[in-house]
Amino acid sequence: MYQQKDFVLSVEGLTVSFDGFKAVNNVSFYIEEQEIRVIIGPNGAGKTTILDLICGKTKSTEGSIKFKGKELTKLREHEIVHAGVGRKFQNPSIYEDLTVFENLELSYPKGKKVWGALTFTRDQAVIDKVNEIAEMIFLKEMLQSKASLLSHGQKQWLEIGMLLIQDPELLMLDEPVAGMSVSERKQTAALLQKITQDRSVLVIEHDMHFVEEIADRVTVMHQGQVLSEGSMDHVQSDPKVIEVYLGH
Ligand SMILES: Nc1ncnc2c1ncn2[C@@H]1O[C@H](COP(=O)(O)OP(=O)(O)OP(=O)(O)O)[C@@H](O)[C@H]1O
Repeated sequence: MYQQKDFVLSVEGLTVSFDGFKAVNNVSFYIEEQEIRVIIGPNGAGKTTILDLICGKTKSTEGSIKFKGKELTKLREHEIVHAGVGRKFQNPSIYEDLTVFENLELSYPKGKKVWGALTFTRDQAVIDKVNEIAEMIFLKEMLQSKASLLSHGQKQWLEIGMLLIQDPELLMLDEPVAGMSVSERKQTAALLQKITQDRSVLVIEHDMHFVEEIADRVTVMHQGQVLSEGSMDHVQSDPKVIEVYLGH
């Protein structure tokens, strides 16, 4: 049986109604440490709404979202970020006129800065962290370049880096490889494998090759509900999933 303490995220009976329409309807799923979970499903299945509910952008009608045992449904967005949940939206929200270094530096968590006589130590800690993250997101050589000069894929990585520098334990990404080249997709898969060495990732994705490459487990949504869940092989051979994807 599932034991709550084993899970980074436990979503149970989650429901949200918009004027009586249940966009998410009694959804439960559980994410483990170091897991890459991918949510797939047709348009309008409720995938984005689930991420909105977890990050507090949308308030649930019913159900529970526990992150490391802490109930999130009553918290505000910034409190959820502070608890350790980072979310990347589809469109990058980087500062185009600033350099890669400055974008990462700006995202360094303010609460962790040490003021006063320790300014030098603080600055060095920030610089070290920015370098470490830049290396991870393949932008070490671009640190002094304006973000506007980056490719679409590099901008996506920079935004992932801006989340990573805040050290979230759960990172949520909405279609991270949309618009990326084949080689950028490969690098993104490697990046996700690397970052889940000490955190969990929840991804919404339509690109099935990418899903196959990265997913530990897949949750298939349909009309606000979980249709199927398990390994990619399991859900791909599930007759319910085949029916929904291949039509009638
Ligand atoms: N704030 C809202 N008010 C009313 N309806 C909403 C709201 N947010 C989402 N919906 C509806 O809920 C349903 C689920 O939307 P959602 O964006 O979660 O689907 P999705 O699976 O992410 O789809 P896509 O793959 O197209 O992004 C849709 O019918 C959408 O119109």
